[in-house]
Amino acid sequence: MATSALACHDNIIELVDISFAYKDKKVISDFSFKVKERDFVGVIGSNGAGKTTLLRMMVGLLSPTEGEILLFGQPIRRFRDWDRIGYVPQKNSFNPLFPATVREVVMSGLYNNKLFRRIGKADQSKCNDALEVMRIRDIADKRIGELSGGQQQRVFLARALINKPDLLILDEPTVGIDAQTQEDFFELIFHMHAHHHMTFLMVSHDVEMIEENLGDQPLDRCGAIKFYVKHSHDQECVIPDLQHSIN
Ligand SMILES: Nc1ncnc2c1ncn2[C@@H]1O[C@H](COP(=O)(O)OP(=O)(O)OP(=O)(O)O)[C@@H](O)[C@H]1O
Repeated sequence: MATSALACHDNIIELVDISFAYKDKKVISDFSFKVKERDFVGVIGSNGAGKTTLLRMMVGLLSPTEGEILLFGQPIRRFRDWDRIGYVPQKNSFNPLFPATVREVVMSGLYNNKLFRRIGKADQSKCNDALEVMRIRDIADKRIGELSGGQQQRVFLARALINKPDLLILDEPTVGIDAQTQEDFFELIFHMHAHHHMTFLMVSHDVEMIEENLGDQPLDRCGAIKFYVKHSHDQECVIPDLQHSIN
């Protein structure tokens, strides 16, 4: 588990002089930023500031009009190791007729990009762990399409967490989720950041929560978007499961 200080300063995301425009509408102008291993980056900004656009570029769904993006040191167009990155977009919703159950959707996080994978006992246990953390174990056998928006969002978060990706990118992850589950979720991810070598980038409108956890001064700005960053070196906790942090 020991990670050298040097290794934990490896760049996970590098934005190099990037700009982005939707047709004539320029949204991001000549912006450079680095996310290092074991950073927690909180992204705050008013509606329409360009936060989602930035995230979509970071996961390869949009290409910058100018500049370059590197993931884990590789130019994004050559990057193939998508299992290392979890991304929960802002608004997910399933077609009500989609036939998979909650458990199946969460489990599918384990075989991203793989057509077939044998499901073993360890996988079941990881799944139960993720379901428990997001408080959806009692609805594990329901069809995803028949759940409320808030319940579906918890399923997406459980799906992203099951794999314990090196980098988790979250776009307003707790919209529509009740206060208790929100609190547990933030406690969980800040714990994972402090003790489990994970790197986070999270868009939120909850300035108070961001400042309380990441400090009250942004490290950088891109137009109206502010970036709050906290780095973690703590290596004490080696318990591998997800649940212990909220108990
Ligand atoms: N597909 C699109 N085509 C044209 N303009 C777009 C498109 N998507 C977003 N925009 C515009 O780009 C700007 C940035 O949008 P973006 O969704 O990135 O903002 P945001 O900071 O995530 O906002 P919010 O807090 O409301 O989610 C907005 O003015 C938006 O209207």
